[in-house]
Amino acid sequence: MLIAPGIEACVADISKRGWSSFALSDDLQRKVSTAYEAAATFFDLDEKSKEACLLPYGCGYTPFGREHSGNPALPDRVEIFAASARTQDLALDLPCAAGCDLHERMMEVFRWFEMTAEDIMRGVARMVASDVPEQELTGGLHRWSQLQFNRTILTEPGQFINTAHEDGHLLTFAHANGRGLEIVTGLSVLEPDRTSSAFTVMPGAILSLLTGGEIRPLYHQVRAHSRSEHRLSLLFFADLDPQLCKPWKITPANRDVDIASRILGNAGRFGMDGFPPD
Ligand SMILES: O=C(O)CCC(=O)C(=O)O
Ligand SMILES: [Fe+2]
Repeated sequence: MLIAPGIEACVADISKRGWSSFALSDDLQRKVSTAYEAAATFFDLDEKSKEACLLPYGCGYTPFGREHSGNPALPDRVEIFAASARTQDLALDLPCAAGCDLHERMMEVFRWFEMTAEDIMRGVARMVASDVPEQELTGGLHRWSQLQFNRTILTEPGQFINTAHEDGHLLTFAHANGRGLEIVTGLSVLEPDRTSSAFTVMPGAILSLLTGGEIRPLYHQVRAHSRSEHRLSLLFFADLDPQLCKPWKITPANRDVDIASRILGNAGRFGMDGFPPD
């Protein structure tokens, strides 16, 4: 199986320092910018119009106050709009044109994020074991991944938008229109370089469990930098079909863990609805 340029370096990076970054092609960057414009238009609507754009499985609009990074008393200071393959048709019937348009723009980049995540997943699988049945993984992220815009609720610079957490997924791709994301490793906190043409690649608990703990879940947090301008971020949360979650390498870290049920229960840990089993 051919590996896209950059994937191998990304896998090596994840293995060595725990995270990586990945460049967007010019064409993708244009599509991502269009999705950002659609998101800005949507989030500027009045609350009633936005709340008419709810979709199942935590997709569509989620107002501030629901999602949290671990403590329900400290909700993430964001409002959210999420898109997925499962809600693509349902989104056509959303009662507000800006919501329909936003879901559609997001799905235009979804497939590329999905294929890139699949390539990275295969690369990691190959790194930890020589006998992973890679063909079985093909398409395994499609119905279990989602693309999400977060827009900040304005707050004082330095305040947490998201407190420290790991996402509990297989991989997260994080892109944003401004500073804020911080990686937390041990006692140190660092800001990954941020450009409009690259996103940060962050492994989560599912990748860690599949690799027998060889890859560690990456803790991260987000802090406000402006009290007057909303920060928008675009997150691709990749998960694998629970039926395909057989560990690539068995160690004490995963020997007694039911990985499939972790995937099914993950959204609930953050106060959200997730995808039901197929
Ligand atoms: O906004 C970001 O850059 C990251 C947000 C995040 O960590 C999350 O939604 O899980
Ligand atoms: Fe996160």
